[in-house]
Amino acid sequence: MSFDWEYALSLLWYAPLWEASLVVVALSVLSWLIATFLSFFLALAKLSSYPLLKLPVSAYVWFFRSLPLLVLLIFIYNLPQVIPWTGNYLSDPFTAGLVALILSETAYIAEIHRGGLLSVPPGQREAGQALGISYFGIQKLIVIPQSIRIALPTLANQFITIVKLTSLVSVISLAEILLVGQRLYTQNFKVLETMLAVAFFYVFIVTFFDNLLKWGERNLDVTHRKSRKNYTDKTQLEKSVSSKPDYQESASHEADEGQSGVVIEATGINKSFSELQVLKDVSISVKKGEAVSIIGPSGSGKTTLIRTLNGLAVPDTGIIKLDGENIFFSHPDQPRSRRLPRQNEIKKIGMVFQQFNLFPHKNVLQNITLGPRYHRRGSKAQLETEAMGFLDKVGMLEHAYKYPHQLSGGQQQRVAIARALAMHPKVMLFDEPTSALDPELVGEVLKTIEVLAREGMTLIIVTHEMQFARRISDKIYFMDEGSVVHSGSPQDMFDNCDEPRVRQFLKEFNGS
Ligand SMILES: Nc1ncnc2c1ncn2[C@@H]1O[C@H](COP(=O)(O)OP(=O)(O)OP(=O)(O)O)[C@@H](O)[C@H]1O
Repeated sequence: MSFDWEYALSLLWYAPLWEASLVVVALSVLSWLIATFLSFFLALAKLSSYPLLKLPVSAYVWFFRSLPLLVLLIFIYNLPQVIPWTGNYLSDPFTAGLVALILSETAYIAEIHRGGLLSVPPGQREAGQALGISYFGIQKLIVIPQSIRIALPTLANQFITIVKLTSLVSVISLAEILLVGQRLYTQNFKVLETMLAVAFFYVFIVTFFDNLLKWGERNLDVTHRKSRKNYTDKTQLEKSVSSKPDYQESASHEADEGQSGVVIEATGINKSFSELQVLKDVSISVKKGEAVSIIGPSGSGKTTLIRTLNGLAVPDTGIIKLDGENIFFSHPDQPRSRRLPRQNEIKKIGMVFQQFNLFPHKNVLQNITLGPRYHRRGSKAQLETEAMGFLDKVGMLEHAYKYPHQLSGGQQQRVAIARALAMHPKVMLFDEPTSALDPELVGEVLKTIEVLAREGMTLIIVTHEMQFARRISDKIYFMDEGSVVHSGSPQDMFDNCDEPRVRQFLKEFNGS
């Protein structure tokens, strides 16, 4: 018996096979989209620290990944035998197939999402928190777009797996490609010719969607993206800056700082990581317009201290006040007294991180407007114009439409400063803002901070740049082993302090 090419080719125009292809596409696309959406919640729950969320989801993923799809399909299709009302839906093979595929694929794709979510650096979430964005806002605006980009190649692969899995739905009599083929060869016995045509339809569908998903992947990859607007003409850009923004607007409008003009104050802060006590009864206080530096040896608790001020690290005990109002308190003798800073309070405290933590999937302008837009501080156009003003201020106006990967470290840090300023904070926290920079880039960032200090912005800076601290600070705190060992004016710290640990530190610093 010879191979009947003519018959095989004629099947490429056979209408029932094209109709069955549409069924396969609809079933695959719907189950992939719905499972991709639902599995995000499962992945988030699985990463949660709450056992009530984590355990049921882990059990779901374990169960449905263990169950063969064929068994699940037959089970779902026959469910109306024991739960009659489900017959309204599940007696339709398409719906039964869709439900089975969604149940099974949600379990698989949840694990893909979990991998994607874990790949987003923690600094991204912290940058969102520092902008006063809620947990769900951070997921939606910052984490999920990045994790989708990371997970997309694996998600695309899973889509192709689903296309092929739909052939199993023939077992419950859905007229998909394989079943149409089977019906044909049981009549004419031309098994190989029919299967060749069946294979063609699957390969055609997979190839089409594979290319579509690759195109989507390329589009989501900002490293392949050019700046949307490529302004090279500085005057054109300057036109988009209406007026210099007043980044201290909120601070200057409020006369409700503590009686002594103190903007932020931390008292009796204690913090331990497991057995290690990192902060020991630390107190600091910063007045409006002051620039305060925190210096000290590595590991002395400087970073942990400023992270407690905006809630990125939660103290075990202590009180933190912003404008005289408690934003955090936890009394050692009253275990139930704890109150954590709220988003409304956190957004009044700007933060610049050592690693910049710009959002890589947003361009410079979008990085700056993300916080203000989330908090609905104005229309998109207003906020963009204002953002241009901040970019002008930090000397980054020409880079407004670039993505973070297109900038040097120093430029990224200046954008991070503009992003914090755009929230009109009452105080700006800088966590070693130049430590991650190449030496030749340190100067441009220090200069930007110095300008802010001169203009009267209230600043707290953790730094290892001693000359800089001396030049710009109104007050310097020296920390060692979790305690503030000495505080005073720069002259007091650098020239007059007798505290042996300070002297030793400065001596080592000058010697290095
Ligand atoms: N999340 C954490 N879990 C456990 N230990 C931590 C954590 N964060 C900080 N530590 C520890 O707390 C101590 C103080 O760290 P911190 O980063 O506050 O010091 P630092 O003075 O800022 O140091 P450096 O100047 O090197 O940045 C260190 O011993 C550090 O290992």
